[in-house]
Amino acid sequence: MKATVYKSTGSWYQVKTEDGQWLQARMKGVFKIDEDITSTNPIAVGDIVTVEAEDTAEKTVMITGINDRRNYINRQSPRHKYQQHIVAANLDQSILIATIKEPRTSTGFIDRFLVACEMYHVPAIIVFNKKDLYKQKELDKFEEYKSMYEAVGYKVLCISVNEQTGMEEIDALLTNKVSLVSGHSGVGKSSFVNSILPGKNIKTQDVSNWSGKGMHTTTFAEMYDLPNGGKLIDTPGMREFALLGVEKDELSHYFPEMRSRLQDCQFNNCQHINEPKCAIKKAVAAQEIHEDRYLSYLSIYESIGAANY
Ligand SMILES: Nc1nc2c(ncn2[C@@H]2O[C@H](COP(=O)(O)OP(=O)(O)OP(=O)(O)O)[C@@H](O)[C@H]2O)c(=O)[nH]1
Ligand SMILES: [Zn+2]
Repeated sequence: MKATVYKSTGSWYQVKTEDGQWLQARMKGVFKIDEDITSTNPIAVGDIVTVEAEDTAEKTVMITGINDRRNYINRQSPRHKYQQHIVAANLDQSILIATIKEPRTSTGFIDRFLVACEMYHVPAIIVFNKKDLYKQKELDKFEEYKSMYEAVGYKVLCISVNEQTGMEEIDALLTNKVSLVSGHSGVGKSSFVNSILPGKNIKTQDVSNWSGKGMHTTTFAEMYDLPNGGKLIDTPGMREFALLGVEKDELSHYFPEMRSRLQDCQFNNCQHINEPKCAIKKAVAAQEIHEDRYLSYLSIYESIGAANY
């Protein structure tokens, strides 16, 4: 029987079968999901698994297999520096909640998020919240960000969770899609998720008893069914995606506006920093590539391989 993982506490999984049954699942043995990564969690929210009945009265099942993932998002394990933690799998899109005021999200933060989405092959949407606080200056800033990111190919929206403006467009975007929501502290991510899932009532089971002693369930991502047929994955405590494994010389591939120009650089191993006849630097000078995006490129480039990376 196939089932989708809605919640993982590390030892127990909440799954929903194809015919709509909620079950508690355990894992049998150890799966090796990917040869090239060490993962703290072999199964993540969004995974499609095969389950076999274990205890019918208790509605518990064993996970005996896992489908190949379309994509997945990682973060560095909070406990082990060199291990990764799969946050969620099989996503249609990833939504970043950002703000221009109280607090202001830096373009550096947004660009790191976008690079991660490119790496993971997940389409990205940037949603600026707290529109009710924006005066002309902030509205102008929003327009500037919107044109900068739309030119690169990302969707950009402006909403106010407090005043419920712009929410119809969000609803339309979420319909029949699996969407991951993230954002740094204070942007209103919890308010956003709660407004879409009032009281999170849609969740059908309380799994707080399942978790092992001392396990903080709130650090695990959780998926919710939306009334419109979509699924929302909330990522409590996750601020930033890991850019694990990215090499300096491949970074420009994760900036779409650079990717499309790479073949025009004189050197095919051009890093777009000091090299002569660099198509990227030329495009920045001609304002065809936004300078902020190039500065983010340089900043991420520098951070790769650095001690605190
Ligand atoms: N003015 C205004 N304030 C908002 C809006 N949405 C959320 N806030 C406020 O912003 C603050 C942070 O909201 P949260 O939903 O807790 O933000 P969060 O991103 O989940 O933050 P953490 O819980 O720290 O991760 C709260 O005081 C909210 O009331 C909005 O649309 N407009
Ligand atoms: Zn170049």
